[in-house]
Amino acid sequence: MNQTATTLEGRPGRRVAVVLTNLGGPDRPEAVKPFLFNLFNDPAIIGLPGIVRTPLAKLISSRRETSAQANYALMGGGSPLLPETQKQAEALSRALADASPGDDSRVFIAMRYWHPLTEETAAAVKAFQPDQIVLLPLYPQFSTTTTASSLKKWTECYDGPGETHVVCCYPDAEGLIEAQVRLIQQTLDQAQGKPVRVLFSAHGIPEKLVTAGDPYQAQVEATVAAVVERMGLTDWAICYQSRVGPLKWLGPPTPDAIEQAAKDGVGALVVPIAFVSEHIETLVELDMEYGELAHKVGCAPYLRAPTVSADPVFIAALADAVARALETPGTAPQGASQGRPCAGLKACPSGCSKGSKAA
Ligand SMILES: C=CC1=C(C)c2cc3[nH]c(cc4nc(cc5[nH]c(cc1n2)c(C)c5CCC(=O)O)C(CCC(=O)O)=C4C)c(C)c3C=C
Ligand SMILES: [Fe+2]
Ligand SMILES: [Fe+2]
Repeated sequence: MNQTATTLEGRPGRRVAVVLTNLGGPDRPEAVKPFLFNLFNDPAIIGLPGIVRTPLAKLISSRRETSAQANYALMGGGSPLLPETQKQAEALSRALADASPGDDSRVFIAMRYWHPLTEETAAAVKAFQPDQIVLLPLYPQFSTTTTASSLKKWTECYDGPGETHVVCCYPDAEGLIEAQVRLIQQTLDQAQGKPVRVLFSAHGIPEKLVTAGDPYQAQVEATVAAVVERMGLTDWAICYQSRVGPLKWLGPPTPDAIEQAAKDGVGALVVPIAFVSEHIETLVELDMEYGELAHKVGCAPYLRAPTVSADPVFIAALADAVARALETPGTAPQGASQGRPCAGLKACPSGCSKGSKAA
């Protein structure tokens, strides 16, 4: 163990690597196609054997390149996901230093489909020589398509030292809910008393994954239930955005929910309930595409709550998840594949680990 200082509690300080996992996004127009290829070549996204999946991923990434580039051009040519994640990493780093000044904690970012890619981050973490590693997904709700995919990639890439702890998910973490409630309330105030339906919009996934045990939908519902209860909301609905491909996805689709609100004579306040930072799915899809749709169908006012981003209360919840994860036994170095995906959770919703085979 590479001991650092002694903590206030008198235990030896630890070298802690906290690895924030996220999806990643292209940083420039030329990066769009390879980013899309990496995404569609992931067996967690397209569950076909490599011999079929890889040529398919090449085809889909070529076909989607131009339209995706046009969407990224609306945000200046690239995704803001990395700068947003860096802000969260810096805020978390400060929160961890405040909470455990005797530890040498460092926050790393491992992206799944674009730089800094997991393999690059695994090398940086190995160079840090941690004695504790906490894998912390920036996805409050667990899905095989996101968290499990990132954890599997980490396990394949990391061959350094450190006892590994995994935070699988935090769908009803106190700080997440508190920050969401405050941001929704502030946005609601902009409606100036006009009737609005709160539409909780989550990124969709294919329905067959849920049938196979992916706990994502149940966890999205758990987050929404906690917010609804806290706010005492009466007019609200859950919907799913960003459908890709021919399979049946979770529904109803967010555009249908916006049209329904218009038919019912109410406006909409869209809450990106499964995203914790701003990126193409919030800034382009929710604000621009669905904003235009709302205008066309007469859904007014059309409002969108900001994501929790680096909100101090949310960051405190992440710091708390790290502390809890460190309190529970981890797995031996290079043994993340044996890790219990629910370690570090205050309350693991039932069924949470069902879909975590890869974690
Ligand atoms: C809760 C988070 C996410 C889930 C679940 C998820 C599943 C999922 N995504 C695709 C396909 C695409 N996703 C894209 C962008 C994207 N997806 C997420 C999050 C989740 N994805 C984020 C944060 C982003 C934004 C990254 C950015 O660059 O800003 C894209 C690329 C953009 C586009 O063309 O829409 C694709 C494609 C699938 C197929 C899937 C589940 C099977
Ligand atoms: Fe996605
Ligand atoms: Fe869990």
